[in-house]
Amino acid sequence: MTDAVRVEAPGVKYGADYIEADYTYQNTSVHRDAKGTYVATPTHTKYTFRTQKKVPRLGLMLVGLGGNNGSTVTATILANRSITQASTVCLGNGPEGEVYVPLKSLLPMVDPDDIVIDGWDISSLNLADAVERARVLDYNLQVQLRPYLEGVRPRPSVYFPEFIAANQADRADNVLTGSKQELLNTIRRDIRDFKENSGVDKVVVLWTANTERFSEVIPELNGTADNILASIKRNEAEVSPSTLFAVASILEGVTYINGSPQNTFVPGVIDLAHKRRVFIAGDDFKSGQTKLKSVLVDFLVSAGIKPRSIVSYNHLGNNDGKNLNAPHTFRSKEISKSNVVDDMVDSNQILYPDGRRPDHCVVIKYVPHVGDSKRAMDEYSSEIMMGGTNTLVIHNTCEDSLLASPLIIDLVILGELFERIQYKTEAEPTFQNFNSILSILNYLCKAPLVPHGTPVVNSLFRQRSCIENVLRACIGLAPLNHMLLEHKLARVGIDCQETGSSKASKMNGHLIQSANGVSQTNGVHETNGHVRRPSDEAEL
Ligand SMILES: NC(=O)c1ccc[n+]([C@@H]2O[C@H](COP(=O)([O-])OP(=O)(O)OC[C@H]3O[C@@H](n4cnc5c(N)ncnc54)[C@H](O)[C@@H]3O)[C@@H](O)[C@H]2O)c1
Ligand SMILES: O=P([O-])([O-])O[C@@H]1[C@@H](O)[C@H](O)[C@@H](O)[C@H](O)[C@@H]1O
Repeated sequence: MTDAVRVEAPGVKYGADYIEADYTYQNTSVHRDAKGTYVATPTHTKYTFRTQKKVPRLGLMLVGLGGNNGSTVTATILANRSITQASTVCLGNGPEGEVYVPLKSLLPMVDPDDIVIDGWDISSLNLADAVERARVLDYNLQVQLRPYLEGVRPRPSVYFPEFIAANQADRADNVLTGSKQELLNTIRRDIRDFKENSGVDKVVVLWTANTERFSEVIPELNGTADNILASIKRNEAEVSPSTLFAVASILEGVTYINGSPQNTFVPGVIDLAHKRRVFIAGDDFKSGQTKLKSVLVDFLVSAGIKPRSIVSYNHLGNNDGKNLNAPHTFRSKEISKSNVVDDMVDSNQILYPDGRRPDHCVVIKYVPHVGDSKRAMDEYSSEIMMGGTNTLVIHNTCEDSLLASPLIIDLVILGELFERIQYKTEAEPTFQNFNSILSILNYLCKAPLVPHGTPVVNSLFRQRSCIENVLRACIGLAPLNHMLLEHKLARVGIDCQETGSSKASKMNGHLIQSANGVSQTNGVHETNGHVRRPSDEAEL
């Protein structure tokens, strides 16, 4: 098969097994001198990135397989509107202007069509019935998919009722019994069993089960890898089902992604992931209201407009909404939905000199009638020039699971890709993996998990550029800077070509004006950058 993208550069090698790329990371180091002046120094670090080319056959184990997300992503794995499948990136400039290519063509990635799905659920419903219960997909599609889905049954799962809402008890008919150590061993066996019997090369585990309440963080209980493993052995009540799944995955060397807001990754789990060099990522899919918030607040604050209050209300009628009806599970969601504006607000001390953040209120209500159709209403009230007020009111309606399912696909495909990428700086003799906390996936998460001491970035565009630019670095391409300097400078003669009889000039694919201010090609005239058709001439 021909590569969709191939970089021709001395520092980039396409070998039989690896793509290797030399890359200079340019950054700016800032300190404040004795007089209080910020002194900025450009820094340059030379890296080599190495990406394994062989794309594995990938298995995905979903915790919460029979839920609305689990059943929807299983049913729609072919139809995909996700950043890896449906978005493009600007590769560079060609003779006709900017060249956009699918994001998935930059490096070899798993094709979602080839992902084999398995998983666990406390509800025993087969996937055809689960899709019907979810009422997300069109009825005719449900009927067509039934023969493929009715044979898929979730594996029995871990159920500790105190971690989710009491109203979930009536669906818990597929549960494992035993001590926490026995449950951990069962999950580990399930992962191995799936790998052996499905023929996949690699497995990723992703939690899309109910939102749990937060676990208490107590150093002796879950503060270190040894403590969490010992707590499981002692059958401590405060070890949650999701923590058991994360520990099992890490012990099996399998990437674990948390799509819900709870603190599955207590310090001991993070420590274990670091020690075993296994990837973890989370928390909570950034699907609807919060995604828009991480665009809007970025826009407002960076435009010098000061949001004073953000009031976010949403209602939904699916099982997720039912589970969030309990105060302790709602609290987990409230926390992950609330912190999303903090970094953007903190970045502007002109607007927020005293560090007082906007009033931020998050409400979620369960309204069974609307099913999976999540309704979100937001009011952003901001202070503008001369003390004026700008109020934005947004109403956003969408099927919850059709927002989350593409995020699941992206999390899994990018998570797997980063297992195949290694890097080293010129000072290091050997290649190493990325940090166990795979913060590059933060674009897809409401409450980004980052390594200790790392700044948290919530702004959606910055998060997306991070993914794009890291993928570009892996093939030795400079980051996209959006400067378009070549179109902004005065010395246009450089690189210009005459286009024959029309005497129009081109610079990097864009027409520029000839001496009389008018350029022409293919019967289309351009004046001062605006296109005019010949038919417009009569009006002039
Ligand atoms: N849909 C979205 O846009 C979105 C966005 C962010 C986060 N989320 C989170 O994704 C999760 C799933 O959402 P959903 O709409 O599919 O919910 P859902 O309630 O339809 O599905 C969750 C499934 O998990 C199962 N379950 C509960 N505890 C389990 C356990 N211990 N082990 C295995 N299975 C278990 C339930 O039986 C259910 O089938 C929720 O936590 C939700 O908060 C969803
Ligand atoms: O992504 P988003 O729309 O901000 O957040 C959503 C919540 O508002 C919703 O109530 C919940 O059920 C979803 O799981 C999701 O977390």
